[in-house]
Amino acid sequence: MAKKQFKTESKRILDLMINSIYTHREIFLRELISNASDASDKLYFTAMKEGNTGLNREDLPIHIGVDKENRVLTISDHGCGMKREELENNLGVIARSGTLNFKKDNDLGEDIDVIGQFGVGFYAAFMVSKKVTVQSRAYGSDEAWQWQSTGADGYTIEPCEKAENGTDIILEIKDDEGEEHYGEFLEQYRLAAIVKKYSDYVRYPIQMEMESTRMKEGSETETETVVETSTLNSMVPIWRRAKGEVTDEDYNNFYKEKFMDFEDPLSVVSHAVEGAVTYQALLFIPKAVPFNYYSRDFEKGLQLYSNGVMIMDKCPDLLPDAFSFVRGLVDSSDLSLNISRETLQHDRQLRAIANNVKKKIKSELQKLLKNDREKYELFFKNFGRQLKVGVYTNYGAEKEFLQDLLLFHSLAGDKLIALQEYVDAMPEGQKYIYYACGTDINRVAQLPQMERVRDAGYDVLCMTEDIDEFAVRMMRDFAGKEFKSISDNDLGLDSQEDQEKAEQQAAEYKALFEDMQKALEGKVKQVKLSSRLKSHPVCLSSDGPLSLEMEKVLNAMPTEEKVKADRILELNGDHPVFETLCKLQGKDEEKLGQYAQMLYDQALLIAGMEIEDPVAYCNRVCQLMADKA
Ligand SMILES: Nc1ncnc2c1ncn2[C@@H]1O[C@H](COP(=O)(O)OP(=O)(O)OP(=O)(O)O)[C@@H](O)[C@H]1O
Repeated sequence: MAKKQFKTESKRILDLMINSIYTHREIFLRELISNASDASDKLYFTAMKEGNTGLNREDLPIHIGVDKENRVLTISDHGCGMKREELENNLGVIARSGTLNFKKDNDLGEDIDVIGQFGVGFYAAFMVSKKVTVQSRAYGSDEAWQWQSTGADGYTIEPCEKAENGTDIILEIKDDEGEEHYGEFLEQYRLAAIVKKYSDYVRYPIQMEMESTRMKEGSETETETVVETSTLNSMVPIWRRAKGEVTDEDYNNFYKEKFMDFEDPLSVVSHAVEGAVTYQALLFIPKAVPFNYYSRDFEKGLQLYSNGVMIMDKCPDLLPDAFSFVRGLVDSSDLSLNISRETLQHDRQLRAIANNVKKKIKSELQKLLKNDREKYELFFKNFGRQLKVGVYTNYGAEKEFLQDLLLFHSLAGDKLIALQEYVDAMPEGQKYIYYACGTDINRVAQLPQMERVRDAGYDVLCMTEDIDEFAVRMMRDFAGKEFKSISDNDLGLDSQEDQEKAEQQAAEYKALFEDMQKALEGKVKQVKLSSRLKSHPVCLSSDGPLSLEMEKVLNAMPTEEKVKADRILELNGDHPVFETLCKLQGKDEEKLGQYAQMLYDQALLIAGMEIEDPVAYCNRVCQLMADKA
């Protein structure tokens, strides 16, 4: 029989199909099952139109047959089938979709959602097959036709025998060659897994004969191998079931199975939108941090379905980075899919969905914050860092959106509080939101700089994560109140009178400060009298945009260039040590220099920073002890 050539540019397209469009070979099965499902939908639709309402979807199973020995895989359906000219037109012309035409010609209604639209999916079969045979009998016809092709060199069409309407797609699987192991597509468990992955929600039962071993009846030792037809897909997606029908346990089980978590999720958000863009979303906030969450391997994203067929396992565009911990899926028939269905055209619909999803997650988190504080704190302990990173990145583009979700440790209340709660509790006259940074709460609480702010009756937010101060600086203010570090040069607590007094004292002790500064050349920018110390003799503060904490964080990064904050050594004028310094000034320059060094090192230690020369510091202390004894 004469071979017919594929029409038009089909040869080149076929070559492209086989070699370049898909990155995952396994999707050939998804494409063939989608076609079988479309064909079954068409039959179902036609039967209903003809008044045959007794037909059920269960009556139209899609069957996968495996003949391992002969390397043949068969996908059969009981759908509408194809007449001779349909075989010719639909399979002989690449990029012609009979399904799309069917959709255009018929008003399919809500219950029928066909998948095909490009007219290329079928050819994915050639990625894994040496030869493809299609035997089809159209619904209502009494003749059957066979289409056969080995790929780009064309196809044949001839009559064949087929008892019932529907289509068999018979694939002769390619031979294994070196690394290319096509035989995997003849393994029942592999095939079952592929069906589960991509076609779990196809609305017709997908069946296959599965072998299993069990105890022989009447025997306690002998086993037997049995072959049973099993349905591989669950058919009805949980997110399409009426909300009232699904229990919390159903959601929890679905989450654990689908996203491979041992624990129930912390929160479940299910929502459906109809309108300009129609979709369903089912989102989960995990209870525990995934083991690779804070590593480079972690990929964020939601699963994306189009009409029950999985298109992407992790669509990153559906989730902002700040919410990358969310697992779940979006199902929509409104998306512009790319031809391989592996990617999407970045379109308005997708952006609109992503935007809604983002708002939905935020409102769920706000609900938890308000109504279930314990749960929210657990969430924040695990993923709060990600929210802070979100505030900081992209030049703070998302800070307004995220800032009400942040929690910090309140020194006054000794618990986590939200920024709004801090602001609500501010006494009259407090201008700033005060914060202090350090490695742990206890250390922060004992910072000498703390005393004056606490005496004024103001609460201080203790920040112990490296990202904290960066996020705070990015926010700058909250509810109109500026953030202020307790180590900031100016705490904003001094009255006019205090300032005048400070200026007076600065003039009075000018010579002392100059001498000390000389001894600390290159280390501190300024030595001055402090207005924030009560019981401690010294502390360090910083001037300029870089704080000491930020210096620590930045210098801990593996970069060559190190940064240095402008340090100010502050002295407590009421402390006996200050008196000693005054006495030494002008009399024993050498000793004053030593003491200046010691005080600077002490201030560094209190700030949780390394001192340059610990041995020298120890020697100075020992010297002092020896002198005193
Ligand atoms: N099992 C089948 N039963 C009946 N018709 C089929 C079957 N498989 C394919 N067809 C017909 O062949 C056409 C081409 O199939 P193909 O998979 O290449 O494209 P499609 O499904 O229309 O679109 P897409 O590329 O988006 O999957 C289909 O539109 C359909 O008319």
